[in-house]
Order: sequence, then structure tokens, then C-alpha cells
Amino acid sequence: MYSLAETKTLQQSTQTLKEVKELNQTHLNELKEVLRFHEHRYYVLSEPLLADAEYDSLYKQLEKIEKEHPELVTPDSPTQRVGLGLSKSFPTVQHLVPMLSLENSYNADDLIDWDRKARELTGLDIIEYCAEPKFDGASISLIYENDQLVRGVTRGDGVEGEDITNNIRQIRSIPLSAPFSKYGIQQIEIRGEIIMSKQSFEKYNAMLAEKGESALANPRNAASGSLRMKDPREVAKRNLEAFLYHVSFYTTTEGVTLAIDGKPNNSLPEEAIEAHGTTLPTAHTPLATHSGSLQMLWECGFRSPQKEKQVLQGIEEVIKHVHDYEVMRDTLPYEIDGMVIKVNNLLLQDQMGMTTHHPRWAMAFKFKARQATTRLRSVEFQVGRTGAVTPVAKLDPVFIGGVTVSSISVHNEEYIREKDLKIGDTVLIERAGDVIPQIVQSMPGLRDGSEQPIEFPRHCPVCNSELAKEEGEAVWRCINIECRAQVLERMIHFVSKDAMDIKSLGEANIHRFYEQGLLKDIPGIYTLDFEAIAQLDKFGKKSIENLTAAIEASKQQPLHRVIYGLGIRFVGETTAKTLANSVHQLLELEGKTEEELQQLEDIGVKVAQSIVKFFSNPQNIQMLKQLQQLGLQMVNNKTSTATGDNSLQGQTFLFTGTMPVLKRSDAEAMAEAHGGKIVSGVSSKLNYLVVGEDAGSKLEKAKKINTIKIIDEAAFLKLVNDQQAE
Ligand SMILES: NC(=O)c1ccc[n+]([C@@H]2O[C@H](COP(=O)([O-])OP(=O)(O)OC[C@H]3O[C@@H](n4cnc5c(N)ncnc54)[C@H](O)[C@@H]3O)[C@@H](O)[C@H]2O)c1
Ligand SMILES: [Zn+2]
Repeated sequence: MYSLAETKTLQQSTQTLKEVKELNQTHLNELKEVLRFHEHRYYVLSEPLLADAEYDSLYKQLEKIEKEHPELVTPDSPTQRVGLGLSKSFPTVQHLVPMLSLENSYNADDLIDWDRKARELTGLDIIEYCAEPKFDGASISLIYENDQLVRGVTRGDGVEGEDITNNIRQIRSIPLSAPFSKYGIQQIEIRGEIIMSKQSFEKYNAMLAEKGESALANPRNAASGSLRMKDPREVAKRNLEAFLYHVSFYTTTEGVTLAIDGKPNNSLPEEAIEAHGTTLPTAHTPLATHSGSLQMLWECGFRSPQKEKQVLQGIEEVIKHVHDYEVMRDTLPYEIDGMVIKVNNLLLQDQMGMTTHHPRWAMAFKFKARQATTRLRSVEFQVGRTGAVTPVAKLDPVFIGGVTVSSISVHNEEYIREKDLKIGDTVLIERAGDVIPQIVQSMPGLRDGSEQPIEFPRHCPVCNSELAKEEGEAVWRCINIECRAQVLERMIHFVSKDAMDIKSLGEANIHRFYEQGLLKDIPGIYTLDFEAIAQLDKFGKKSIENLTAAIEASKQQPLHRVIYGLGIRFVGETTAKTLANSVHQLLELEGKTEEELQQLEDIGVKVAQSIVKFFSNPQNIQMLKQLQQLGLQMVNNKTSTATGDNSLQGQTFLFTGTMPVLKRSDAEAMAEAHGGKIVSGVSSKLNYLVVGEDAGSKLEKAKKINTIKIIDEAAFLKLVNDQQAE
């Protein structure tokens, strides 16, 4: 329908519109054209070029303009109907009751607004709602007659859908027959969502990759694409699943027609419409509430959100529930993009009615958007502490999942090839939960020929030495151990939070001291020339004090942190702990063979090789000896208590006030580790009162007992360190 040239022009317009802060009526025609185009990509081709949130935001703006200028609303506006076009690959059929869309809300205020309107419409003080997940798949309508599945239809444009009965019959969670007659029902239309689980989606994409086809962007596209496959046997292989969440219409065995979704379509027998209209008899249970109909579907053998649903009283309960659910989102085996909140009582639903676009009794609450499209501007190559060269894609900044993303690691050459990335490409990116943002796919269909391949360097971008790649590895490395990038990254890793945790010596300071020639390696951290640092701009007395104290305190970090801080390849926090527990003294590792190391828990061939390599390098041993002399913990704490580092034996300690560096509990543990004892109050039995800032009554009291030594944190650390060095 759209030629390549048109596609590009429309994509260009999309970009332009996205960049306008507030669209107005002058943009109206372009906006409509752009939305129609994206609907075609989405509904007909199942190949969207825009993230949902981006589409939604353009759609909202159209709604807003039309609301301000009702005279400009045209019948073909995207707001005037649900979807656009049908693929024509399957016979189209009319829905018995139109399949509408849902109104969207994005925050608590939207929900409160909606609840207010609902209470106005119904005259109630409090409304009972039923909340359930908004399954991210493709919606379908199923018809059962005399307990047999007779028809399965896609939503299509909401009025007509495609008859995909044969494909629907392949989905195992949809029973081919269901005992509706038990409920006195002769014909029934139910609706739900066809989804592909995250696991099946991964398998599906792996299969596509094997065949050399490009991966699909998300499980929803995979589900809707799979539903329209020509060969039902292929559908069967896709492992689709179905959640059925709605009864829209039924006739009873006595011939009574009950349309739950407003007016029955003309295709119903006229006499039935006349006889019963749209009103539902109250007596007719279980179909008096939405939650009741979910229960009935469950009992008829359908996977309805019977377990996932929640009946709630009033909007405050709803708001709490949807926020709680959003937190769990990533733990579910399938994708959901929000929650749907429905007025539970079906009579009330009927009373509230619907617009041409959506029912007034339901509201979608959309979770934070996680996908967006943007442009890949360039690729930078970063050198890590192990010399690995990582390509990082620089993007036009986009806001997703609550943060602005402007660069994303693209891992290695293979990954770039797999994702078919080029400089200048439009890319779809995703940020799921706390997961690091990823490029989902490039959009090769939008290339205009100006895109450039990503060239991988053969020389280190920092020190220019030739890069090497080990057999069977995807990563290129700079093997020059003196490489400035590596030296810096090693120091940054050493002081990082999970290693030595020297907060005042962050990345910026390390760079600065390095550039000034004040710091060149890890041991140098403990011999910093503070007088020279004091000459540097922005280094006041207070900063120097903090820095000194933090560095001093880090000498007490346990051995496993020192080991982790060394940044030995493949040695993470867990392995570092295993190694620390396997020795009395760090340098014992120097003599260990690969075989010996592999006896330890979770240490495999690769890890063992890497450890041996580290400890057989004389430069590394030299560094460890230096660190030992400088007073770092080179002994395993557990064994040290056993061998009796009891230098503070018999001494009592009490801490008061806030200390500049140490946490109270850490300081106490430190005193105890050296044989000291913590007491709870000031008395003549107390030897040391360690005071921090804002020390109060304890200090006053201690001043009156002249046997108590009152010291500050620095003196305490000195005490601990000196005792240890003896
Ligand atoms: N990326 C694009 O270019 C593009 C283009 C067009 C539309 N879209 C997306 O499609 C959406 C519009 O599609 P829509 O009209 O289907 O709206 P929708 O997807 O926002 O919500 C309505 C749909 O939610 C589904 N749903 C899932 N769980 C449900 C439940 N428990 N109860 C009821 N319904 C449930 C139903 O299929 C229903 O049709 C837009 O919000 C946009 O995100 C994207
Ligand atoms: Zn280098």
C-alpha cells in the first residue's frame, strides 16, 4: 500500500512531528496521515516502525486538537475508528458486537478523574472495580454454539475481522468445546488475547535467526504475526497461548439474546433485539458481574485471568494495586503493558455505555513505556580494565522507562552483525525494568543509502597498540598492560563500591590525579601526596580530610574485597569470596595450580587459568607485596580470629555521634575483630569513647571520668591499624 519512497517520507514526517513540543491545527493533516500510516504498519503488516508510546503520544495530541476544534473532525480521522485496514489474506467477517479499543491512563490522576466521571454517571459513592493484567498480544473473538467452537476472528478494524478459525484451533489453551449449556447458554461470543510467552518468544526468534530471518521486536508482534500464518500446522509450532477475559454477548437456550457490550449488531435476529434490547436481567447469574464471568469462563475450561484478577472497592484501592502490579511486571512469564480496570457490575457497565472508540466502564492503565525509536549517530570504542574493547553506540537522546538514554553498549562485532547495525540507522531500543538498555533491532527498511558500516578498529583507540583476539572469543583486546585506559579503569574498579568502596576517590579524582602525575597505580592510592593535592583547584581542607580518612578506612576492608578489587578476569564477587576463604594469606594463591583452584566451588577451567595467569605475573606479586606493606588486609579475617589477632583484647569501646567515614556497625565489628569489646554505656569500665559529629550526653559524661580515652575516628583507625602492624 505504501511505496518505499512514501514510507521514507512518512517516517521523516513522523520524526518532525515527534520533535514539535505542542502540535496544533496546522499539523492536523500531516498528523492524521502519519497515524494512518503507522496503524497500517502495526495492524496490517505487524511491522511497526514506531514504539507504542510514541504512537500513543501522537494519537493523544490528535485527540486534543480535535477536542479544541470539533469542527475539524473528519470521518476518516484515526480517532473515529479503531484500527485501519485488513490484510485480506483471510475472509473477513463482521463482529457480532464491535470490538472497541480502551481508553488509556498513565497516572493516578487519570484514574481519579475517570472514577469521578463514573460516580457521576452512576450516582454511586463508591464503585466496585475488577482489575486484571493488560495482556500484550493480539485480541480475538471466539464464538461457541451448542458448546462447540465455531468461529475465531481477529479484531481487524473493530467492525470486521479476519476469520482465522483454523489457526485458532491450534492453540491448546482454547478448548474446542466448552460446557456453556450448563449455564443455559446456547451461543456465546467471548474475547481475549493471544499471547506468546517470553520463553516461546525467545525460541521463536532463535528459530528465525537460524533461518537467517530478522528477529521480531516483541512477543506481541510475534503473536499477531503467528495468528495470520497460512499453514495452521505452523501456528501449532509457535506455542501460542490465550487469555479469555470478556463475554460480549450470548443467547440462552430459551432463545433470549443478551448483548453485554451495548447494542447488538444488525446481524442478530431483529426480533431478539426488539424483545430484549441491551438490558441484562439482574437475576441472570453468574453473569451479573465481570468477575463472575471470568469465574464462569474458568470453570468452562478457559484460561481466564481468574487468578490474576482482583476485585477492589473504590479507586484508591485500584491505584495501589496497579502500582504494586507494575513492580512485579518482570517476574511474569508473559508481557503485560499495563492493567485494565473494569466496573465490576454489568448493569452499571450497561448504564455507563460507550463512545465510538471505547467503553466508558473500562480503563487501561499503561505502565511506563520501555521502548522508543531513535537514531544511531556514531559508535565509540571504549577500553576496559581487562583491555576489552567495547563498541558503544551513541544515540539521539530518548526518554524511556523514566530515564534519558543516549548511549548503549553494542557488545562486539558479532552482535553488531547479528543486529545488522549501521551508523545512521533508526533503531528500536528497550529498557525493561532495571535492565541495561538494549537495542532490540535496526530498521533496515528505512535506510536511504547514507548509512555507514561500523568499522572495528585494529589498534587500541587509547594507546594505539595492536589489538588481539583469543581463539573462540568475540572480543578484541588491547594487551598492552601499561595502556592508559586499562590503568585508569583498574584503579576505578579497585575503589568501586563493591570492591574497596573509597567513595571520596571517585572516577573524576582518579582521572585528575593521574593526569597530574600524582597517581599511577593501585598502591599509589595509599601513598598519595596530599600536600600536592591540596594545591589543586577545589581541594579544600575538608575534602583532603575526608579523602585521607576514606583511604585509611579502606585498609580494613576484608580480603575478599581486595581480591575482587584486583580485577582479575572472570573473578566476580562470589569467586573472590571463595578465593579469600581458601587461604590464610593472599599470597598463598601464588603457588596454586589450575587443578588445585578447580577443586574450589564454582571455579572452572577458564577462571582457574585466569587466576594462575594473574599470580604468575611478577608485576602483580610486586604490587600485592606493596599493598601488604601499606597495611591492607591480606589475611582471611575468619582465620585471623582463629589464629588470634587479638591486639585489642580486654579493651572496651563505645561509639557515639556520626563518624565521617565508618558506619557505626562496621566500626564496632572492626573493634571486635581485633578482640575489643563493645559496651553500652559510659562508666569507669569503658576504655575508649570514639566520638563523631554531634556527640551528646555520652561525651559529657565521659569527660568526667578521666580514665576514659576520648578519641575520634581517625585515631580509632590508627589504633586498629597500628596494633595490626605489630
Ligand atoms: N507502534 C505503532 O506504530 C502503533 C500503531 C498503532 C497502534 N499501536 C498501539 O496499539 C494501541 C492501540 O491499540 P488498541 O486499540 O488495541 O488499544 P490498546 O492495545 O491500548 O488496548 C486495547 C486492547 O487491550 C487488549 N487487552 C489486553 N488485556 C485486556 C484485558 N484484560 N481486558 C480488556 N482488553 C485487554 C485488548 O486486545 C484490547 O483490544 C496503541 O495504544 C498503541 O500502543 C501502535
Ligand atoms: Zn591500549
